[in-house]
Parts: sequence; C-alpha cells; structure tokens
Amino acid sequence: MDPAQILQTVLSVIQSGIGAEDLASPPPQAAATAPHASALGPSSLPQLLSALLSMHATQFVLIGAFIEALRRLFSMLWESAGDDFWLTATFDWDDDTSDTARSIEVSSYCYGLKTSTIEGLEDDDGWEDGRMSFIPSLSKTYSLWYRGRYMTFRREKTDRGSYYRPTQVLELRIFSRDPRLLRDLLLEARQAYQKASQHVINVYVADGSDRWKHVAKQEKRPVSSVILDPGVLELVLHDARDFLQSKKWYADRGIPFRRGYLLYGAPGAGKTSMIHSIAGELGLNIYILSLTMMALDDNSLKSLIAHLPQSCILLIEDIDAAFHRGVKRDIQDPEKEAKRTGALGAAAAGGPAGEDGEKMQQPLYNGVTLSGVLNALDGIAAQEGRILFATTNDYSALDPALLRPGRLDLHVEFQLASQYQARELFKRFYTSEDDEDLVHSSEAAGVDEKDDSGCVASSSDLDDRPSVAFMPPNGEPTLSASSRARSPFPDGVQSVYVGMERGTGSLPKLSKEEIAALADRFASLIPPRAFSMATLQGYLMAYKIRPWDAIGDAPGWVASRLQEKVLEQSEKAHARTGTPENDVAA
Ligand SMILES: Nc1ncnc2c1ncn2[C@@H]1O[C@H](COP(=O)(O)OP(=O)(O)OP(=O)(O)O)[C@@H](O)[C@H]1O
Repeated sequence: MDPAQILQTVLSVIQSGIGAEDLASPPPQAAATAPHASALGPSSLPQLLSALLSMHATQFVLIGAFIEALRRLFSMLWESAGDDFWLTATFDWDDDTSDTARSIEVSSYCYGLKTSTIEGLEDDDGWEDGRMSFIPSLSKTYSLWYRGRYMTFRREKTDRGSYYRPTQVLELRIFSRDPRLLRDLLLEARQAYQKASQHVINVYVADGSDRWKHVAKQEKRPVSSVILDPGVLELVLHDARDFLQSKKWYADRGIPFRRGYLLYGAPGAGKTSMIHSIAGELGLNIYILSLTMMALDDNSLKSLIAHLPQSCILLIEDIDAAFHRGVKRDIQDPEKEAKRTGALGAAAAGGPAGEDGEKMQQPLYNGVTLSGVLNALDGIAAQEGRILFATTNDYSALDPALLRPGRLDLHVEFQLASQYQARELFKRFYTSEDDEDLVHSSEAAGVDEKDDSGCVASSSDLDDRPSVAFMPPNGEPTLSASSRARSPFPDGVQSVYVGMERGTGSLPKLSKEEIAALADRFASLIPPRAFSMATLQGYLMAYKIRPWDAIGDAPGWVASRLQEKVLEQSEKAHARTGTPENDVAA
C-alpha cells in the first residue's frame, strides 16, 4: 500500500472534521477530495488504522533510525568541535555543606550573580551558623560570562562513592581555546577561597564510614589566648613550624616526613586549646579522630589516615580511651623490648612488625587493634607532612610502642594552673579589646581605696556586693560567704549566672597597672597547681564584669573547692579500697 495514499486519506478524514460517531463510514468529502480513497479499500476507520499500523512499523523504524543517526552524528560533531573550541575542567565536588539543612539548591539562571549567600536569612543575633548559601542545583547547566567568554558549569552526581554519600562532580566549560583562561579562573577561585578562609580553620571528623566529614569552620584562636607556663606553647609552635619547613631535610635523610606530639596531663589545662591555636597559626586544618568511634576497624582507620591531605593536623583526642577499654601491653621500654624481640630493624623501618604479635592483634576497642593504630600512624599509607597531636589525661595507660619517637616525638605535660597562669588569665579576662585607650578611671569605676596588699578595691563593690550565687564549672552551685548572707534569691534557687544578674553592666575601664595589681592579688589567692585553667576560667566567668568581686570571693571559693576535692578523693579511695570514707579522709 502506498504511504502517500494513506496519508492523503488520513488528511481528508481530519479535514472533514469527522466526529467519533461518524467514524464507521467514510466521509463524502473524503471521496471527493481523495478520488483514490475508495480504491484503497479502507472504507472504515478500523481498516484505515490497521493499514496505518501495518505501515507504521517499518516506516517509523526507518524514519526513527534515520533521525537518531542524524542526532548522533550531530552530537558527535558538536562534541568533537566542542573539544576544539571549549576548555573543560571537571572537579570532585565534595561539599559537605550539601549535607546540612543550611544548603538550598536553587534552579535559577541568576545563580551566583552577585553573591552565593542569601542575605537577610541570618539569625537575628547575627549568628553566622544560621547563614544560608546557594549552591548550584544538580543536573542543571548554568551559564555566565567570564572575562568576556561564555562559560557553563554543571553539578552532577556520579555512581562513585557510597550509597549514603555519592560523589558529585562539577564540570566547568569555557568557550575558549586559551588554557590560560582556565588557569586564571582557578587561581582566582583559589585566592578567593584562601581570602575567605584567612581567619578560620576547618575542622573535620571521621564519620561512621572511612571518610572525613567537615563539621565546622572555626575562627582562628590567637596564640596569646592560651595561657601556659612561659615557653611551653612557643616550644611546640616553633617545633611544628620548623618541621613544616624541613621537608627536604627529612627527604635527604630518608626519614618519614611526619611529626607527632603527645599532650598529656590534667583535664581542662588547655591541650585542645593549644592545638587549635597552633593550627590557626600554621594555617592548617584539623582532622579529629576518636579511636573509640563505633564502626572503626583497622581497615577504616588505615583508609582515614591515607585520605588525609598533605599538610594538616591529625588530632586523636583521649587516645588513652581506646587502651582503657582494650588490651594494655606490659612493655615498659619500647626500645629494650624491640631489641628483645629482635624487632628493632622492622620498627626502625616504620612498621610495627614483630612487636608482641598476639597482643598486638587483639582489638583495643571495636575493631581497632594496637598494630592497626601503629600501622596507620607510620605505615606506608600514612600521609607525609601531617602533624599528629594526641591528647590524654592518663599517660600511664598508653602503650610504650605508641610513645616511641617517630610516632609521638615530643611529649608535653599539662599541669593544673600555676600562679603565673592564674595571673595572666585574670589579666586577659579584664583587659578590654581597646586596651590601648585604657584610661585611669578609678573615679568612673568607683575605686576609692586600696587594701593593704596594694590591691585597688572599690568600696562600692566590696561593701555593697550584690547577693549572687554562681555555678562553679564542675559541681554544685556555691554561694560565697558574703553573698550567702544577703542572697536575694529564694531558698533552693541555686544557679544564677552572675554576669547576667547585672545584665546592663559593662566592664569597668581599668588601666594596665590596675589590672596588673588586681591580677597579682588574685593569683596570690589561688594555690598553685590546685585548679585547672578551665575551672579558673569558669570561676571568672561568673564575675565577668566584676574583678573586685572575683578577688573578694576567691578565698571562700578556694576553700569550698578544696574541701570538695578532698571529699572526691576520699570517695575515690573508698571506691578503690572499699574502706569507709571517714577512715580515708582522716
Ligand atoms: N591554658 C589555658 N589558657 C586559656 N584557656 C584555657 C587554658 N586551659 C583551659 N582553658 C579553657 O578551658 C576550656 C577547656 O580547655 P581545653 O579543652 O583546651 O582543655 P583540655 O586540656 O583539652 O581538656 P581535656 O583534657 O578535658 O580535653 C576552654 O574553654 C579553654 O578556653
């Protein structure tokens, strides 16, 4: 059957405006306008349709194949022409913000016109975490102009990565043959990124799988804000800086380019604070790993370490926790032990092979073994250039194999606060940011007397001290003696945040000399090595804008805290030995 005839018949049927009810008989116009129609045979619609269908199969297949071939040819030509005329760059898009509710995917061709953040959606108090950002939608092509050149970019999910976290790629295309354009764009992007991250460090944690997850951008913490005994922080900072500049030195001597620091000692003494300030100072991001993390085993640990970037800080916090829960080896001196087992050679080569084989294979916690930890830290996969910081409150719990130089090279002890630290903490607390403009404002602050220690004191503050209660950092709220007598709070009200009690107040302006004198007085009231810096900080927080009260109440606070400590110790001793508490306390 001639397709032209069928087509003609169909057209005439349509032209006649045939209704559904008329379909059974051929329209008269059809016969008039299509003289051959009657000769065709399809006098009814079913006949016509079956004729059409019988032709469709071959015709449409041929026509479809022809169109598809044309399309493919065209796209092949376009792509090969595209390769000649377009610069294409593809990046792994591992943007962790897409995991958070903060991200909004937008489908707008004005994406990135001026800014990638959504203004006006910050929290009322300007809290930055509430900020929302635009990110390009998935599978949409955005176009823009870069230096007069047409450019497109597109974000796509790939089938790589895990089920929960598929990898994404960002494809950039610039309509140009000049590779310098792409290089300039990337340099500009990097500079913009570095500028934006100038004052922040990125913090990553190991997530449940074997990947690092970005959890925070933190403002860099100034080194001056961490108060340690003179020289301690400087020593570590200098050592780490020197390490980063010594790549060639290590390479020339065949020593693995890695450095490890162990910070051990009292909780709340500033270990973590020091690491953060050093990271800021060196411009390194921090990768935090917990050996007690669920689902961590030797393989995932190895993979995590292998995926660290070239220069970074790896922080293993409370490294003793894993050892407390698992096996603790009884080797006292790792070198002697290594000699004894004939493993020195292997150990020097960086591997833990031969070290107490059986115990090494026992899991510390979950699926992590000691040899797994050691392998991860100094095996072949361990990243060159990384700085390891490990912290612990219990030095004795650590396995000697871990403490060996090459793994943890420098061990720094953190003690409870010295009087020097107490003094400096006080100074930092009550020195305002614009201390350059500090004025002698004894009058303004109501300072009108000096006590016999030379400390400047406010008669109004000392005599008319408000009745307050404060919440010590660890423990029951305690009322200072003077406050207790005149507490305006009903019985049973225990925790009141002092700084808020005088909510409208502000820090009195004090000269450097005044602050120094007050700080001396405060330090003289704090027994050395009795409290952690965190505890002292917690105490001063309660007197945020009242340095005189902080001093006035210090003796009472010290006495009550010391008493608490004695009680705590006797309880611990009682728990250990089973002897009655009173006996131990006595
Ligand atoms: N030496 C210090 N100088 C300034 N602030 C300190 C110091 N030590 C502790 N702090 C303050 O105390 C708090 C806890 O400190 P940090 O977390 O650094 O202690 P840590 O030694 O790491 O404690 P932990 O062993 O319990 O992890 C922080 O708010 C920090 O600002």
